[in-house]
Amino acid sequence: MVQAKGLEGVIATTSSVSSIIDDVLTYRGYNVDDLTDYAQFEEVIYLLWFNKLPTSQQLADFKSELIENAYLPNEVLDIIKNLSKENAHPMSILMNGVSALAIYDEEANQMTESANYRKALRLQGKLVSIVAAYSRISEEKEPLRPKEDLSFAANFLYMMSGRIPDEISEKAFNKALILHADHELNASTFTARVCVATLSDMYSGVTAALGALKGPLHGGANERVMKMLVDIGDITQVEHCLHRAFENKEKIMGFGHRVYKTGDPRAKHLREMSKQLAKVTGEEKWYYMSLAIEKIVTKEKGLLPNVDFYSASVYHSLGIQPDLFTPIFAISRVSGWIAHILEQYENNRLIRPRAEYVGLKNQTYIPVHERDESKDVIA
Ligand SMILES: CC(=O)SCCNC(=O)CCNC(=O)[C@H](O)C(C)(C)COP(=O)(O)OP(=O)(O)OC[C@H]1O[C@@H](n2cnc3c(N)ncnc32)[C@H](O)[C@@H]1OP(=O)(O)O
Ligand SMILES: O=C([O-])CC(=O)C(=O)O
Repeated sequence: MVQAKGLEGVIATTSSVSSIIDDVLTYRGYNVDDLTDYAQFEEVIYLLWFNKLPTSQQLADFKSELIENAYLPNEVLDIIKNLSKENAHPMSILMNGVSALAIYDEEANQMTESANYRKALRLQGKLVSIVAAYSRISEEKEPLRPKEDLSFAANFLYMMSGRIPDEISEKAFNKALILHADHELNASTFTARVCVATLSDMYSGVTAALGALKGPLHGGANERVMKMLVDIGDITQVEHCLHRAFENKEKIMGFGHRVYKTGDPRAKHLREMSKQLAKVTGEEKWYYMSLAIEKIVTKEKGLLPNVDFYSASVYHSLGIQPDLFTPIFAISRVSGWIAHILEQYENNRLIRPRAEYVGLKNQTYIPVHERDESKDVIA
């Protein structure tokens, strides 16, 4: 049996959703650099789900469908309100919210192509409403409904803050959403595929994926990058704090990647956005601290920033609180999870690898009343 720790280098499936070849990321064959520079996030969702870019009419219809599907059942809003009082992390609230959505969806367990498409729209529309509702409730404000004339990016910023965003913020957030939409067989996408390969439903696949995304080695890193910046506090402290972290063999959040060897192509877009937004807000400290951190970590550890590193200062400049950084990753990545879930259903086989057993062998069972408590029976 071949064993690869962390499944490094293992090809677990074929896929035509996205690719990373020679450190170039494409969605359905389109370079992510072009999509980021020119597309709207809604076009990218459409591309991921239908394997083609929409016409103007298809895009207009698709945008309307997403907004129509964004409302939350009152029961789910009540769950968000109650859990917010418990000081739960918003990723946990999002997981609860998505599981609850399944309970109030009559089609949750229907597996036809048309039912799956309707569920895809509901999930894409409602995840954003759950995250925005949490944000409002945590500030003791009423949740807001999306506006029909706003883009997906503008609607989230509006539903969070109650203000229609300016053009620069909307554009930056749109780019961030595109950059996070899909990424081949990353841990959360693989989790979604493993889940639905049992022929479980789309809500279960997305809930499972959210659990994987939450971890700090994956999507949870962006929140920790902001914590690191705040803990360091000032550019004069960067060198000292990093050397202390290196000595303690701590991982520097937002650096390193399993697949990219010459750097994550998404990081340059986020670095540039971080710079531009810092100029607009006048709060340039986090951008310059991030640059200083990148310089030292790259020079001394040979590690390059990944998508999570500059997302932190970008989201901060957009007025987003740090505990929402990973949920925001999810409102974009759900588009990729859905594309992969649909692809898995199309050509399904149960995903069930093997483990190489390294535990004890030939143990003799001793009935509980005969075990001597003074002996270490676990050995
Ligand atoms: C959207 C995303 O999921 S992007 C990734 C987000 N996660 C992070 O930013 C967390 C920090 N980064 C990491 O933990 C890793 O680089 C990962 C999880 C992204 C990739 O992990 P792997 O491919 O398994 O690499 P692994 O963790 O084995 O690291 C290899 C070596 O580089 C070191 N290394 C890797 N990343 C870092 C880091 N960020 N800081 C310090 N050292 C690091 C490891 O300590 C290890 O060193 P060793 O061989 O001396 O033990
Ligand atoms: O691909 C990975 O391992 C992690 C990543 O960058 C992502 O999910 O965007």
